[in-house]
Amino acid sequence: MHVHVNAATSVDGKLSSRRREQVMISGDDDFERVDRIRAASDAVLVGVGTVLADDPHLTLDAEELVAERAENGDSAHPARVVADSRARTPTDARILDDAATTYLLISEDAPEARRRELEAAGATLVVAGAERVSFPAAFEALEDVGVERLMVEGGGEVIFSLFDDDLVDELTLYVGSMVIGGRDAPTLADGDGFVSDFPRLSLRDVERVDDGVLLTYDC
Ligand SMILES: NC(=O)c1ccc[n+]([C@@H]2O[C@H](COP(=O)([O-])OP(=O)(O)OC[C@H]3O[C@@H](n4cnc5c(N)ncnc54)[C@H](O)[C@@H]3O)[C@@H](O)[C@H]2O)c1
Ligand SMILES: Nc1nc(=O)c(N)c(NC[C@H](O)[C@H](O)[C@H](O)COP(=O)(O)O)[nH]1
Repeated sequence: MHVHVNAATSVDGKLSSRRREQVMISGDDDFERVDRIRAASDAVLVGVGTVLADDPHLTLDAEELVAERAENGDSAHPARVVADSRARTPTDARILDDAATTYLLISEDAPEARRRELEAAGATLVVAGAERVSFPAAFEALEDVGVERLMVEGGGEVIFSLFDDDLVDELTLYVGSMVIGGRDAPTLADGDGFVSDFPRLSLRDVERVDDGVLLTYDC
């Protein structure tokens, strides 16, 4: 499986503010670029922290991209995937509407009642990991249902875990020309952080987009 992480940060590396509310870092051109990566993916993954903070829809905005997928025999939108160890996704979350298939990656510890509620709300559950979602196991299960190109849109906890598990193939990072600040604001890679064996990336491309910079890395 090819795993492509895409995110937008401020110049000081923050994904959003200390309030953890969505901050528009990208401009129109960058959001169009994000839409094109989604269109070229079989599935788009976020963590439940992002679902709770942003309530994203994770579908395609541009009708021509939907039409292109149809021409290729693909579903209108990529599948949506949420890493949600304890099945905390709200049943009225936008990712649970019927615009696309939605997989919830949960752990063995996820409460039975929540599992039933989320299945009734339309989610397909994938159990991987004892207390926390195991990405290596979950990604094998996703491959079994045909996910070969996975886009990851955050947030910082999930992105750190994926680097920690050595599962990231490609990173596109839009750095918007703004400062967010705050020691408690989420960054590109949170989690416990590395103290040695830091993942080293290979810079493939640098491009000016909107009023910021797009960095592309092979990982
Ligand atoms: N600027 C951007 O590109 C961008 C993108 C996405 C999110 N955000 C922002 O990031 C914040 C949310 O990020 P976050 O880091 O709080 O949450 P997150 O989206 O990374 O979700 C973290 C949660 O995922 C679950 N999870 C399950 N298995 C896991 C595993 N193996 N490793 C890590 N987490 C696992 C856990 O419940 C954990 O709390 C919000 O403020 C949102 O606005 C910004
Ligand atoms: N590329 C990018 N630039 C940003 O400035 C920003 N705030 C996000 N944030 C990612 C997060 O997951 C958003 O919630 C979804 O990008 C919204 O997705 P929808 O439009 O609801 O499909 N992503």
